Amino acid sequence: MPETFFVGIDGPAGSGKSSVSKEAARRLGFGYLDTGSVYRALAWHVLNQGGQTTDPAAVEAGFATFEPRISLDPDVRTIAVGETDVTKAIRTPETTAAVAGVAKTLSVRAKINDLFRQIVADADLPGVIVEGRDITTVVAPDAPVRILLTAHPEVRAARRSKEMGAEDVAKVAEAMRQRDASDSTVVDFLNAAEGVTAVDTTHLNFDQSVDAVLSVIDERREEGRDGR
Ligand SMILES: Nc1ncnc2c1ncn2[C@@H]1O[C@H](COP(=O)(O)OP(=O)(O)O)[C@@H](O)[C@H]1O
Ligand SMILES: Nc1ccn([C@@H]2O[C@H](COP(=O)(O)OP(=O)(O)O)[C@@H](O)[C@H]2O)c(=O)n1
Repeated sequence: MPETFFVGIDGPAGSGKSSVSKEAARRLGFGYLDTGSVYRALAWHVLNQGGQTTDPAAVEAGFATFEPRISLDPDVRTIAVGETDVTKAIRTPETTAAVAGVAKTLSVRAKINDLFRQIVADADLPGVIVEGRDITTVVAPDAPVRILLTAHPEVRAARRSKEMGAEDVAKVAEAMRQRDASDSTVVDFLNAAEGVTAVDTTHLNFDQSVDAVLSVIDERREEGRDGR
């Protein structure tokens, strides 16, 4: 089986990571791995076992029995833990609030990252777009395509508010700022590491953002074919 072409996409909340990655994967016939949903599923699992994600021992214990099953099809966004479909449960405010605890448990991050690498290696697909906070730096620093999607914080908050149907943009912006601040204590997803291509979507609409990502991927695939 030829090696799966790995596209890593990083960036802060609301930069367009999941929607842009999904559409780019669709157009390329690639798989799409939303790593955030796996973090969320583990948070759900820890809570379901009666633990608190602020307790690293509970997160470790949760990971020991964690059996996520995630679809790589960009049009089928389901995730299960064991036999339980948690697609909806991972988006509740309770689970969302608990994810930070999982994200900060470094011993478990390393194991989750191995899991992501394994999922891509086992995928019977020409390529997979893997999206999440530290993909281009920690999970796949050698991936043939690494992209940092960014956008101005106000633009990110406005997009997220629109998506949620929330009227109070300031409140959404504050929640986002807090999550960015919490996440950035663990990973730097605001600055492009060496070899990572930054795509700023502040002044791009959705289609233009997808096109920008696809042209970076095309360029790297050409370089790969030419052996550059
Ligand atoms: N370039 C863009 N212009 C306008 N809206 C966008 C753009 N990129 C993404 N969006 C919209 O912004 C919202 C947040 O995007 P999302 O992909 O969920 O971000 P992330 O995964 O980085 O948190 C979605 O509703 C998405 O459709
Ligand atoms: N690769 C990843 C993906 C998510 N996460 C954590 O999981 C949380 C939820 O991820 P998500 O992708 O669903 O977040 P949003 O799309 O809501 O921004 C993030 O806020 C991070 O704390 C992470 O630490 N590393």
